[in-house]
Amino acid sequence: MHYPKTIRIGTRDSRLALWQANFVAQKLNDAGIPTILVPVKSEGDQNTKTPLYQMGIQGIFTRTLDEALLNNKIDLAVHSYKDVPTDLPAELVLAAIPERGNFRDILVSTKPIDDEDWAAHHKTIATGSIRRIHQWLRKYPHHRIENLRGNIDTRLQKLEKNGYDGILLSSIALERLGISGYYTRELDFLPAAAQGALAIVTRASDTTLTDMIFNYLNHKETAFCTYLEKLFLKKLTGNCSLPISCLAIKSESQVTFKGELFIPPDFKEHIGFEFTASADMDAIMKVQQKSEMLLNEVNKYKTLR
Ligand SMILES: NCc1[nH]cc(CCC(=O)O)c1CC(=O)O
Repeated sequence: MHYPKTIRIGTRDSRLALWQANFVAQKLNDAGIPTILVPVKSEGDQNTKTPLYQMGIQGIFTRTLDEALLNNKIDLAVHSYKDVPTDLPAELVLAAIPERGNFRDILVSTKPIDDEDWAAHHKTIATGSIRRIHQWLRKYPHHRIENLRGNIDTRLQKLEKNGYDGILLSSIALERLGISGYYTRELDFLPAAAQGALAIVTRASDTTLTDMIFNYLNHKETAFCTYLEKLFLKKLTGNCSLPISCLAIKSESQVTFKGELFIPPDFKEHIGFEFTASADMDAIMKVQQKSEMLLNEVNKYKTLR
């Protein structure tokens, strides 16, 4: 396949976003396709105080890049798939979902982590994610949670400066940035939909590029698993202001799916489901049916209170 010009890759300007954009650029360059990076600032990078789940708008990290695509300033955008809203503008498409990396959450501390100490004593943990807050409090109800925003480097600086006992991050972010020198513990939390995966967005009209990106970068299993996860999220409101977690894993013969949410308004109780399916279509139908049942359950709770 041939594309007539150098591909302009749009990215946010955080170190993690640049790593991800460079990863995609490298794959294309290796295939003999020339690229240039175009970094932009997103709204999500400009307001770094308000907890994300209170900002109330979707696509805070992706909208500036959507506009750059629509205005023909860039040819493709590289995002953390987790940050991409379940519905894209009609003129844009998900061209490829590359192979997923580590999807786990991780506890990061400046001090050695002693499980017994953490279980028995008061600790202060910082995170900006409502999903991580409630999963953490389920495990450690006596801990105190502080709000944490900013890119990964900023968050690590705040860990040291504010003297938190720990902060909660995405494992893959530390891995990609090669950050070491902290005490860490990988958590068995159910992750956010599409955590650890990238999404490459192009203009739907740019069919040559869209096909080329799909051929070079799409990973079939990741694309399917994250499709199920985003479908689950969409069925349950489609936004990240609720503590919703899920994970799909595909082997040669089957898909397993786990989904869960904490029930508003106090998020003390949680409900969810888990299933295994041997056919893709079956897995899609099960996510649809079971999410609808879950939504009915949540609404019952609402009317009881
Ligand atoms: N919401 C911020 C965000 N979006 C994507 C990542 C990291 C990459 C990923 O989890 O896929 C992060 C940081 C974090 O969750 O700590």
